[in-house]
Amino acid sequence: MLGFLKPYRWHVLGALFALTFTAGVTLSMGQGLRMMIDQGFGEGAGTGLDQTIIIFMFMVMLLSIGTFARFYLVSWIGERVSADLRREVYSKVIELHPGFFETNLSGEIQSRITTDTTLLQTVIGSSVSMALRNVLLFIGGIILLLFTNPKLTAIVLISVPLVIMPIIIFGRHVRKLSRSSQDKVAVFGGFVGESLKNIKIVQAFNHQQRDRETFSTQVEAAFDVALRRIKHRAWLTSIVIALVFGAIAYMLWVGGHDVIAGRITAGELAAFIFYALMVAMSVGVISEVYSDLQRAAGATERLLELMHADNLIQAPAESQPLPENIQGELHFDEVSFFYPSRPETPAVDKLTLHLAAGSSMALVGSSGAGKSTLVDLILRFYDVTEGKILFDGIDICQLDPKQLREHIAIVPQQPVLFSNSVLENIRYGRPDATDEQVKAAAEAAYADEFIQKLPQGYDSFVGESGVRLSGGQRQRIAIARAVLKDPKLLLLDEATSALDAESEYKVQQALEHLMQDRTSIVIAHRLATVVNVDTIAVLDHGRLVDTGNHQQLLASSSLYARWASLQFGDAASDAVTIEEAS
Ligand SMILES: Nc1ncnc2c1ncn2[C@@H]1O[C@H](COP(=O)(O)OP(=O)(O)OP(=O)(O)O)[C@@H](O)[C@H]1O
Repeated sequence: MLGFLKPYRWHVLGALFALTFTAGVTLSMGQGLRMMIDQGFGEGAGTGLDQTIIIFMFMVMLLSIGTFARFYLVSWIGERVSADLRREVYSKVIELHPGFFETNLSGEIQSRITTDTTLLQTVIGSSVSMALRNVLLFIGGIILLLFTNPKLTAIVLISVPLVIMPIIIFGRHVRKLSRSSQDKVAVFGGFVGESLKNIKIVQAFNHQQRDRETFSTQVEAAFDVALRRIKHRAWLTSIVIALVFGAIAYMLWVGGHDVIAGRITAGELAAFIFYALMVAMSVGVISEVYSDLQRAAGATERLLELMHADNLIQAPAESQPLPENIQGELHFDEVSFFYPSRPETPAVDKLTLHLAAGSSMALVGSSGAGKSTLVDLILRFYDVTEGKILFDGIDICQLDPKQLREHIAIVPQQPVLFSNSVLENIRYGRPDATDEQVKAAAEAAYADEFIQKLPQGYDSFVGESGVRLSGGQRQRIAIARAVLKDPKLLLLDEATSALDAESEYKVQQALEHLMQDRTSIVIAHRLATVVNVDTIAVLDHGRLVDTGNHQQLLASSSLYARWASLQFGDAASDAVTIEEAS
């Protein structure tokens, strides 16, 4: 984590100075105490006491100023570093290949970014400074003890290793348990996220009780691990306290006899006890903080794991620039693809397809045929296992994915809206677009009319994932977003959910408008689409079975004919009749 402190080296130096300064003042207070007892009380006159109290008050003032600086600087560093860390982890995670999130739950990652960084914040912002301060007090205390009374110091020095040993032994366990406890918290964090996001399904299936039970098991598992950690820590603290105060009692006994025998003054014994207590307390604090530091080490490991996760989709070292004037031609050359979790079955199998610039193609095929996979491959969410996908003649693996995606827009089956206004949701397609451009896009997507009727028009808030809009409205916003992006290549996954006739008509019109003059691939679920595109590609088990237009395929492909009649029912044969008649 030191790398994160580097930019703030002046703050760190300032904090270290304040820390050393306050530790020094605290240590010198023991001498003040000795003066006060031996001179202030010993002489019997008030002047000695007055002077020592004035000096004492001056030291208290220095201590309070130093403490202000120390607390401020150290907390500042803690907050700053955790903010930087959060930013860094998020910006790393958001670039990771989508496959990563199939094995790592998003809720779990969320928890790492929030709870683990908060833990680090408290550790950097207080525990580290407490540890450093107490290490200084410990070392300074021992030195001053030696000065005050070497014989008694021997007792302290013998007890120190006795105290440090359990700290190290228990600390190791605490670290392991802490990591496991944070892991468990992350697991139920992920579960809460998933069930709240899908609250309607949870309630519709009356799943609350079951979810409650699952959640309860996860929470209890986290509690069990936390309990084991607490037990270790409780043992640690009580052993340390017993050892420390045992040693002090022994010292008081030996020192008390020395005072009675007149070998040392009462002030010396008081100063000695003051330092001994300081040493003891510093060991106590270090032992507490040590397990905090161990917990932080666990959190750091988890965060570093995220930061070092391999991004499987990367720009090549020397990515090829796309030409200025992109046409939008797409070619699949013997493409095969296996999902990493299913290495035996190809999701796409030796597929060769060509889409001329500006043409449109519908992908049809039964469920699981590989249509969505093909769309993901074009967007480079996954890299092909074999073969090549060429965009304007360039292998997309040779391109920076950002550059490639700049020319592609996608309208997914379930439109994705973010909790923001309608305006900003459309502007997602091109963040630098003006309000007028956004409105023009909404008009082209036949969305302007309904948006105007919303309570705050374009500024209306759509709710989380757009819950305040209907399915058809969400789709038109997603289309407007793609219109605004004005891509060379359009990827469309038509919605399967039935819209009412009017919405369906409007969405269809918006789509046709959007597809004009650009290369488009549509995962088709509607007859109107397959009839309107230039080519239809029939897929089955990841293979290309046939291509052609609607009538050609009805005649040539039994699979297509069966699929069309299942999908469109009578409408398909009607369409054929209409077209045959014409
Ligand atoms: N992330 C994944 N990991 C492993 N296998 C996957 C993954 N996504 C899809 N598959 C598998 O790949 C095959 C193709 O899936 P794909 O989603 O591309 O089909 P599809 O034609 O789009 O189907 P649908 O019309 O039902 O959406 C299926 O057998 C599916 O189970």
